[in-house]
Amino acid sequence: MTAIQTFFLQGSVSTLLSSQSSVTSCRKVSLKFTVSCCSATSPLAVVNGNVEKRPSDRTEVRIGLPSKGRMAADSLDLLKDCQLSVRQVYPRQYVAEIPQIPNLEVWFQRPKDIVRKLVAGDLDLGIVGLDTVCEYGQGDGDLIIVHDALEYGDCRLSLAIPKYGIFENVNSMKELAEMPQWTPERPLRVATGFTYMGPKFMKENGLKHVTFSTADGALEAAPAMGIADAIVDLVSSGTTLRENNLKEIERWSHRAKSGGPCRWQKVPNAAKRCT
Ligand SMILES: Nc1ncnc2c1ncn2[C@@H]1O[C@H](COP(=O)(O)OP(=O)(O)OP(=O)(O)O)[C@@H](O)[C@H]1O
Ligand SMILES: O=P(O)(O)OC[C@H]1O[C@H](OP(=O)(O)OP(=O)(O)O)[C@H](O)[C@@H]1O
Repeated sequence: MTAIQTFFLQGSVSTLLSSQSSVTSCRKVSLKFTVSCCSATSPLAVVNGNVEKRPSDRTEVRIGLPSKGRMAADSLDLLKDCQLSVRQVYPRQYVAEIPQIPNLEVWFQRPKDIVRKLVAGDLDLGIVGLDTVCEYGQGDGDLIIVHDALEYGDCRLSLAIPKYGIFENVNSMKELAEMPQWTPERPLRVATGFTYMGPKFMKENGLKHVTFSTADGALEAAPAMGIADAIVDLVSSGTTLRENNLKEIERWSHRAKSGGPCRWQKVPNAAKRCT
């Protein structure tokens, strides 16, 4: 039996589920609930950071919801709009149920762990941002986007550089790549939390001499601190870039199709719409 691996996600947002059974309509989302099959692969063994998929005899279907962060409340609201109330006995309890769907377990997890657990087979469905799917799913063919537009959590991934100094007249990735400053001895230094997608995008765009550093947050500080020349990070309103004297020179946004894998593609003319 094919694994279900699904989830909800964002971009303009997220979603899930597959196969048969009852269908509930809400907002613009149609959710199909399946209790008929679950992942053929499962429990997780982590070896040197890699996930090993092993068969499981689990019979319940598990859905992962964000335990905290931007998508947590909206995800619960979405389900509520679909008359699906998540029943959690204690606020810090990580397992819950949706009484209307027997045999479904709700597990609250950090978004990146939802994707890891989908890949490992420890979850069957989930709701996360598309950026999280791409970054932590890393092209895993078993991850299927069931619904790609739940209409919350909208954001894009951007390459940003300082507005000042040697970057003052640089307004595109091409111009950045052509700067004579970057050499094997003095590469372009990019700070990003997207250690999979960041290097992938830079390589795809012909940037040759690049090194990457990472941090858990507040990446927009890196250029002014002298730690990096550029950043690759999520942008929503653009306020954080603006307030840290940075400009977007490249944007990527998701192009997901329900039933397919996640894809990100360049948004043309980013500089014209810079903050
Ligand atoms: N301005 C934004 N910055 C970051 N994420 C955003 C933004 N707007 C929407 N999102 C979406 O919200 C998702 C959840 O982000 P959030 O920072 O709440 O949780 P997280 O992934 O656990 O992050 P962290 O590990 O940094 O705490 C992101 O993956 C992204 O899809
Ligand atoms: O375009 P904006 O609306 O300003 O949003 C973008 C900022 O929001 C996120 O950071 P977050 O608030 O999660 O803080 P962090 O950097 O500490 O993770 C993201 O990493 C950007 O820094």
